[in-house]
Amino acid sequence: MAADKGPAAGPRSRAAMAQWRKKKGLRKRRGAASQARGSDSEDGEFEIQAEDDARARKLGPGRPLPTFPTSECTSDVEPDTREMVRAQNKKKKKSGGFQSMGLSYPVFKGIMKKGYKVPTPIQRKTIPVILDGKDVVAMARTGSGKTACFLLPMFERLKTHSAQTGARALILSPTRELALQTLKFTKELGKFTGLKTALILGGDRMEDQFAALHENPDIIIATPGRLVHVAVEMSLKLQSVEYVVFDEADRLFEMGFAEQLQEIIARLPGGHQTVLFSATLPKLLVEFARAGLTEPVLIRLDVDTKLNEQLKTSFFLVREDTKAAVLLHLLHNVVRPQDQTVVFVATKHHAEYLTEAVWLGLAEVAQPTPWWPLMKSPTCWICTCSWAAPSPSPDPSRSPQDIFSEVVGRKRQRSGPNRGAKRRREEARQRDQEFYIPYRPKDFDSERGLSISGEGGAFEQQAAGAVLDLMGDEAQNLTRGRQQLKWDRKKKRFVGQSGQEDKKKIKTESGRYISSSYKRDLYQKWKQKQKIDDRDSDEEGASDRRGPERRGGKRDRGQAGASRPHAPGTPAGRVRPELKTKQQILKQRRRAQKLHFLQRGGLKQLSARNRRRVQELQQGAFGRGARSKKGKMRKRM
Ligand SMILES: Nc1ncnc2c1ncn2[C@@H]1O[C@H](COP(=O)(O)OP(=O)(O)OP(=O)(O)O)[C@@H](O)[C@H]1O
Repeated sequence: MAADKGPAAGPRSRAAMAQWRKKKGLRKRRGAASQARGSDSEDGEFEIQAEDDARARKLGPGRPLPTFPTSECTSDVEPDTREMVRAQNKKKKKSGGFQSMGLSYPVFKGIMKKGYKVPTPIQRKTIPVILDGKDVVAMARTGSGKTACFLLPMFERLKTHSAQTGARALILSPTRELALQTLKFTKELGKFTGLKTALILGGDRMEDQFAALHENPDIIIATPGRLVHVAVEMSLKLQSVEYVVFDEADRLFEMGFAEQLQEIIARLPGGHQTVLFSATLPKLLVEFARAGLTEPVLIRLDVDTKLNEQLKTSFFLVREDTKAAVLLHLLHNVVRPQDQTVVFVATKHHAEYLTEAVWLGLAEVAQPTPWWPLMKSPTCWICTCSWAAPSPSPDPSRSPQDIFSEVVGRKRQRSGPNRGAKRRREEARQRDQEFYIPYRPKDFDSERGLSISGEGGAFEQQAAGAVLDLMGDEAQNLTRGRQQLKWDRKKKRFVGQSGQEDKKKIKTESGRYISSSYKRDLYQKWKQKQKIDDRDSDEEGASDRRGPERRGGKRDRGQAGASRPHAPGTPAGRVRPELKTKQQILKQRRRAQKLHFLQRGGLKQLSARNRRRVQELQQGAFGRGARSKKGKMRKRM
C-alpha cells in the first residue's frame, strides 16, 4: 500500500498542506487510541491508556502530566478512574457509557473483563441513582441486565473486603436459582474488588452456612426462609448491613415470604440503603416501599418504549357510542386502500360487531348520509383508555347527529348536579357486563408516561399508576366470626388462627413470633463440633452482632436495646445474665493483660531486655577470664 505523503494532486498550497497535516495528526491520534483499545480491551485499561496518550499530546512533550489526587486512589499503581472519567466526560458530555458513571478502577475492570461495553437502558437509569445513595424501586423486565444494576453500586459502596465489620450488603432472592445466578455475577463482576460473599440458601447444609458466616463475609446472598433460620439459630443481628437488595421483589412477596421478610427487616439497622427490583408493582409492594424505604425513586423502563420512526400515534377522545363511526371514518378516509389495517378489540363479540359495522358503514359511505360530513368536525385530542363494548341494542331512533351533538354539548351535560352520576349509571347499564373486559389495563396511560398526575410527583403518586393488584397475602385471609382465617398451603384450605399457633412459635429479638422450627440449636451443636469458644465466636464469628455503636456506626436510638450481644445459641429474646463466672473473669483479665502488653510494645521491650542480658552474661562468663565459671555460664546461657 502506498504511503500517504500529502496532498498528491493539485497545487501544494499552504492551506492545503496545513489541512493535510491536521488531517494526518487526527488520523495518528485515532490510530493510537484504537491501537490501545485493541491491545488491552479485555481488562479495561485501554480507556486509561488512550486517555493518557491524548493528554500527553495535548500538553506537549516537555510538560509533565498533571497528577491525580492520591487520597482516593485504591493503590499507588492504579490510576484513579473517577478523575479520568470526569476529564473524559468533559469532552464527551453525552456519553452514557460505564466510563461516565465514575466507577472505581477495580469495578470498571470487572465490567470490562465481563465483556460489557455499554450499559443496558435499565443500567444507565438506575446505577447513577443508586450510586447517589438513594432508595430505589426499579421495574425491570427479566433479561434487562438488572443484576449489574444493583451489583455495581454495591461494589462501589463496599469497596474492598473489611475484616472489621460483618456483612455490609444483603441480597434477597426469591429462589435458589436466582441467588446462584447473582452469586455468579458477583464473583465475575466483583473479581477485582476482593469482596467476600456468603450464600445462604434453603436446601444447603446449615453447618456450611454457619462456617461461611464465621468467615466474615462482606455480602450475604440469601433466600429469606433460610436466612431467618440461620439468623435465629446464630442470634445473628444484621446490624452492619448498609445496603439491601430485594431482587424480583414481587415474587418474594407473592411466594409467601412476608413473615420472613418482616423478621429480616426488623434486624436491619436504620439508615441502610434499599434497592428493590421487580417486574410488576403489586399494591403490597407499594405499601412496603412506602413504609420501609426512604423517599424511594421509582425507575420504570417500560415508560420509555420507543416507537419506530416511521410510525406515528394519534389519540382520539371519542364517546363510546361513536367509536365505530370514527373507526369507519378513519378506515375509509385516512387509511390508504393499499394498506392493511389491524384493529384490536377486547372480545370476539366486539370483533363480530365491528365486522358487521365496517361492512354496513362502507355501504353507508357508498351512499353518503346527511350525518357523514359531521364526522369531519374536529374532536378532542386526548387519549381514551378502553374500548367499551357497544350497546347491545342501539337505539334506532338516535341519529349520528344526535351522537355528535352530545360530544359538543358535553359541557352542558356536566353543568347539572346529577348529570355525572346519571351518565355513569347509564354507561354501566349499557355495558355488556357479561363480556366486558377492558383491553387496556387501568394503568395504561401512566405505564406509557402519559399520565399527568403520575409524573414528577412523590413515589406514591408515581407508583399509583404502576400498581398491579395481584392477590396479595391479605386477600387470602378471611374472617369467620371473630376468628381470622388463613390459607394453609399444605392443607389446601382455610384454617383458623385462634392464637394457639403461638404455642409452636418462638419470640425473636424483634418481638416477632416465628415458627419454633427455626430454633433447633444446630448452631450450638456445630460450635461444639468445631470446638469454637462461645466468647470467641461472639466476638469474631458473627461480628455484626456487635452493633454499630461498638463499631462507631450510626444507629437509631430505638434499636439500641436490640443490639445487645447474645451468646450464640441463647434463645433469641432472652438476655444473657450479667454475672460472669470466675473462669470467665480470669480469662477476660488474661486477655486484657495480653492485649495491653502487646499494645505498649511489650514484645519488643522483652526481646531487647533479653538481648542485653545475653550480652551481660557473655561478658560475665568470658570477659573476666574465670575458667571455673566458664562452663557454668555457658550452661546457663
Ligand atoms: N451492559 C451489558 N452488556 C452486555 N451484556 C449484558 C450487560 N448487562 C447484562 N448483560 C447480560 O445480559 C444477560 C441478562 O442479564 P441479567 O441476568 O442481569 O438480567 P436480568 O434482568 O437479571 O435477567 P433475569 O431476570 O433472567 O435474571 C446476562 O447474560 C448478562 O451477562
